[in-house]
Amino acid sequence: MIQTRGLTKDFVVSSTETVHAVRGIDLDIAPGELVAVLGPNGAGKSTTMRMLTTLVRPTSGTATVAGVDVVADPATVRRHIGYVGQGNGAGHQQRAADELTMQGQVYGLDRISARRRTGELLDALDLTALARRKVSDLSGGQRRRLDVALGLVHAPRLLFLDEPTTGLDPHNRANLWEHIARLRAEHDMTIVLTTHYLDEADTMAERVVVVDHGQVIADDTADGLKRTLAGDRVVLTVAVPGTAGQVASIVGSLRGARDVTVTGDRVDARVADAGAAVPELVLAASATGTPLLEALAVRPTLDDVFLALTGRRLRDEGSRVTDIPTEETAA
Ligand SMILES: Nc1ncnc2c1ncn2[C@@H]1O[C@H](COP(=O)(O)OP(=O)(O)OP(=O)(O)O)[C@@H](O)[C@H]1O
Repeated sequence: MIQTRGLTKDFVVSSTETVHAVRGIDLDIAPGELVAVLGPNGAGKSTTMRMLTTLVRPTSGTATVAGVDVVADPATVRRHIGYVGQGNGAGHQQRAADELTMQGQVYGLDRISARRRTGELLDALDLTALARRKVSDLSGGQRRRLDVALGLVHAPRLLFLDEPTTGLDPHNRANLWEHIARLRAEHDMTIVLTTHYLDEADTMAERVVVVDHGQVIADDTADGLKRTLAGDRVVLTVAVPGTAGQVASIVGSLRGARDVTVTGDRVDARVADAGAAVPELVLAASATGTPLLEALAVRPTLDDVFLALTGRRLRDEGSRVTDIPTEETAA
């Protein structure tokens, strides 16, 4: 559905400054996939999406979308895709239904078909009761749903969503996701989205493409990324002060354990399977007279994956990134 080779975009800002926003991205996305593009501010996510949606012309490299070259035939590409950008596309004084009908006509539907499509989309995105409302009177979540509806007017096979849920509260985020998931299941759409929300990429996307400094630095399922790049950890607190060194040796003898560190009464280590390691360590520590006060199995997050890849935390990069609680299980 999407194929890029060496896709590159340089923005010449001044005679002395060129921003290398996207540096040679190779990407293959199959029909029906739901792919999240994740990365810090300025990584090149939006620029990549804007090239794929024909809004920005690549400096070099190639991209085909739905089998069509984005540079050679942008008009045909646009007929196949829906694009929901970061900003709010809808006109403020228009009524929600009129905005959708107008958009349908822009895409070549006659008035009757455009009205029918408007009805379907209002229904699909739970906006029917708000059809006569002015766009400026809609709440943030309702406007974002209208944005998605606008992107779907011409029944595209491929939908691009640039930060669809940014700025929405958790309830509205969940609600928008429900709608997107249903639309996708019903119409077998391919969806590519950018997001700052690590938990969203983790739970919603089947595939996560991590972008940093204009390049793809990892591309796998969320679980695959965690397994290969971050891995489980155990965090143990000793019950008897001064016994952390002994506990560290017990942890060190566990098969697959590495990066064992001691900080005060705490021992932290990477292990193959934290869920299995915790009870084993609790028993071993107590059998050797160095019982544990607490033993935590810590599953990695996508933030840990990003840290492993770049040495930087993704969640520190911008205020829009949510604080993701680590999945921890106390023993
Ligand atoms: N029109 C432009 N002119 C000059 N520089 C640009 C332009 N558009 C983007 N850039 C620069 O290109 C780089 C990549 O920007 P881009 O918007 O693609 O990043 P992003 O990953 O989408 O970031 P964010 O998560 O903040 O939206 C940034 O350094 C940005 O400042």
